[in-house]
Amino acid sequence: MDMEEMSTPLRYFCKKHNLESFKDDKVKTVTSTQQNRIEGTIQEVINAYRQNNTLPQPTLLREQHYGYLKKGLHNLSDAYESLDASRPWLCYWILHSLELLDEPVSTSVCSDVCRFLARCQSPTGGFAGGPGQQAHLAPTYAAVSALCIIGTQEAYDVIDREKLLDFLLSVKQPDGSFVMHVGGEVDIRSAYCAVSVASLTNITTPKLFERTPGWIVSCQNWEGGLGGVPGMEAHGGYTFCGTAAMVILGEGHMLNLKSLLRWVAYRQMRFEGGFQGRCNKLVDGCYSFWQAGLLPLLHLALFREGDSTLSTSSWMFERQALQEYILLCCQNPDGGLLDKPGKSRDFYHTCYCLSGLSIAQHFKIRDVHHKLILGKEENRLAPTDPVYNICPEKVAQALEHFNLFPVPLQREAAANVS
Ligand SMILES: CC(C)=CCC/C(C)=C/CC/C(C)=C/COP(=O)(O)OP(=O)(O)O
Ligand SMILES: [Zn+2]
Repeated sequence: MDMEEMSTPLRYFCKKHNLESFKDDKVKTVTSTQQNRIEGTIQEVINAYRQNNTLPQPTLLREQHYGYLKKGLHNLSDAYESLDASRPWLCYWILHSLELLDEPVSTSVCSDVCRFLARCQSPTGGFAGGPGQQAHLAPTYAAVSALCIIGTQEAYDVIDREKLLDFLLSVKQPDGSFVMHVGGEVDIRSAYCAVSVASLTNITTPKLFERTPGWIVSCQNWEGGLGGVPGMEAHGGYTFCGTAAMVILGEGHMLNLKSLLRWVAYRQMRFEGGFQGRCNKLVDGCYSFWQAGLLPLLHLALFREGDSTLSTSSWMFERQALQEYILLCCQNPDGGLLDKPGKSRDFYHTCYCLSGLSIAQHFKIRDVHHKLILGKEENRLAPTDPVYNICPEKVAQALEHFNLFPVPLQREAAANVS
């Protein structure tokens, strides 16, 4: 491996494993033998960096990511008629990636996104994956988050908060859990989506989250992490959702925080530096947020509990090793980020690799900011709020805005909630 190859590790992977360029976004089928070899190469590249300190520091390909995201945002506005069921998610993934990169979005594009999301709002409250579809908690979370990132009066005005509360009450279950949509399945993602949007828009009522903390606690299993429903295998995505919801509800202490900490600490891969989603599975860039993002949440929960023994001066994960994995192994040289070498770029992985990189760079505890930027200062991203995964100023602005206008509580009395 020479200096040229080291400066663009992904090109080196392609060459070594005879994979075509990552330029096109075609999904590649990688055999398990090839995958094993790729795993070996990840270790080879990272070890070369760790052992040879004359090599250039890894660089965040800012301009390339910006180009990829900008194209995505414009394609989105050209294709608003599409029936794709994840369009509010695309808005959120792209807008959040851009705010992390500190890239402004024009007023006209912001307005286009607001008008499009307004069309995804259901007449019965909440947002659907596309215009005319059924309201669902996941696109509701994505749409509300995207609108809070935009943060204009036009964006806030899109959200019909009274109807949103009706929708949340309609998916609430007697045991405290939530179904994803009317007639749909229960899982812990729905609890997080509901808690996140209700708290951001200030529509939380005493009954809305009654028994929810107890139900979330029942998803924590013997491993220490949380599963999608009680009794299921612990997984980073679900563990993030449950823990973030508990922190928002002020009930983080109800979880077994020490076993949770132990579980997540062991999910950081010893050689790759990135995280796996669950025991015995492969590293994946998106867990840079779902798993590493748990550490700031644990700090928040422990701090509230007054436990100063665990809440010391470190994030309790290897912040530098995670940055090495993201910058060396997850960047497409033509922009966008990915799961691992051998996979294609996409907006989901771009958003969560960048969010994880931001978490690894910024460590704020009790107003003290410990910054650790691998490589040049230009690699620095904006900090993200670990609970909402939106930049903190936008969270503060939304809370301030919606706190000025409380939604009447009598709507809850009218709804049939047990
Ligand atoms: C807010 C919100 C809706 C959050 C979503 C959270 C999230 C990422 C959940 C993941 C669910 C899951 C079991 C993935 C496993 O996929 P896999 O088997 O392909 O991956 P693995 O091998 O890495 O486990
Ligand atoms: Zn992933």
